[in-house]
Amino acid sequence: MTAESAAMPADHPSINIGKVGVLIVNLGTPDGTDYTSMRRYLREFLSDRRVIEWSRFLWYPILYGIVLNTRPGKVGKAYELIWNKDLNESYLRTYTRNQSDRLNEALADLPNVTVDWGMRYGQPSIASRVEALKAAGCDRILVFPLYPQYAAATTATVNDKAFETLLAMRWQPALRTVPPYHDDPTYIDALANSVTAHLATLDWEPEIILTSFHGIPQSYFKKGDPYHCQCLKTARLLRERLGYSKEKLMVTFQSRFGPEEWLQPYTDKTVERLAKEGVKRIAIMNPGFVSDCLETLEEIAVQAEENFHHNGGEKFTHIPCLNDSADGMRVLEKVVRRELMGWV
Ligand SMILES: C=CC1=C(C)c2cc3[nH]c(cc4nc(cc5[nH]c(cc1n2)c(C)c5CCC(=O)O)C(CCC(=O)O)=C4C)c(C)c3C=C
Ligand SMILES: [Fe+2]
Ligand SMILES: [Fe+2]
Repeated sequence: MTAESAAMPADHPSINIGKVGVLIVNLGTPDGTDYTSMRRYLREFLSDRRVIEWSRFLWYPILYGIVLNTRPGKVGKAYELIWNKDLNESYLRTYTRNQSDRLNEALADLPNVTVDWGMRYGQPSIASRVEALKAAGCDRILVFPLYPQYAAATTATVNDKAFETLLAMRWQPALRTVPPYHDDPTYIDALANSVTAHLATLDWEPEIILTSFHGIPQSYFKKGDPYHCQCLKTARLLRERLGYSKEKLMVTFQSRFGPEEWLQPYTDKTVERLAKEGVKRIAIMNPGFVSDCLETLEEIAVQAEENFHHNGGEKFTHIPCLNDSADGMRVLEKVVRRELMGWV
């Protein structure tokens, strides 16, 4: 009970204030690999105007007529390959929850601060977590979209959803959002350490390392999305930090969706080209993904490896994302402490 509530008349609405919430948010994940769970997840995801910017008039017939009939089965099978069977959930969910728990421990010196986690699509929803933090007495909430590089399709849609939740509240918490941290030295150091540590476990040296970022359509870039520039800057800083040449550490973009042209060079085409040109040993890392997920564990660690071997490559390795590693947690903690300044 707060000092204010102690002095309140009995019929006064209860007041619970004075805490600060940190809500880390990742993209989302289906509840299961079955058709119904996959369809529900993809329907929410692909109905988001920040993700598919086409007119609804054109997009909905395609979404409901084709995509939601064919894709749930196909993508469900891919999820099955990378499902965390111990916990019956995707690794993206496992890592995000672990990150939240570990961040809570790391911020134990700030007793007024509570860390929670949510997903933009699927569960736990952003709305449910913002409401829970508010109910727990958080009158200030820091929303942290877990994307080092800003894209409207990822960062902005998380922020939109958080602010949308406030629309229904009489007494709104103050909301802050975390800016991109694509050039933060702690992040670059963590990436560099992950490369060095991973390569030290191998008895071979890659000729080339690809930094593979999730793509976006070219048209989004032309409309002013800073994502492409931020990816290139992350890669440049990492290259400088490792002392590699442009030929040794390349940038590519993966996970194309739909018929439009996306950011290039494409990861799959590059892997194929390198193998055909006689490159025998490559490593791929995904600096834009805070946690391993379908796009890293299946598209890269399974499909890209197959593609490389099929075209004549010999040695392939996937460098894991920072996940809930000590270095990865140091990055999240550093960003959160900086953005909480003035509130704690
Ligand atoms: C036009 C469609 C898409 C855009 C734009 C897009 C941008 C984008 N996505 C991520 C991160 C992730 N995407 C993930 C899966 C995924 N992405 C799309 C489509 C677009 N993404 C789809 C349809 C899917 C689902 C899988 C599939 O059907 O192929 C994931 C993985 C989620 C998981 O549960 O593992 C992540 C993470 C970024 C960073 C980004 C733009 C910068
Ligand atoms: Fe995506
Ligand atoms: Fe640029």
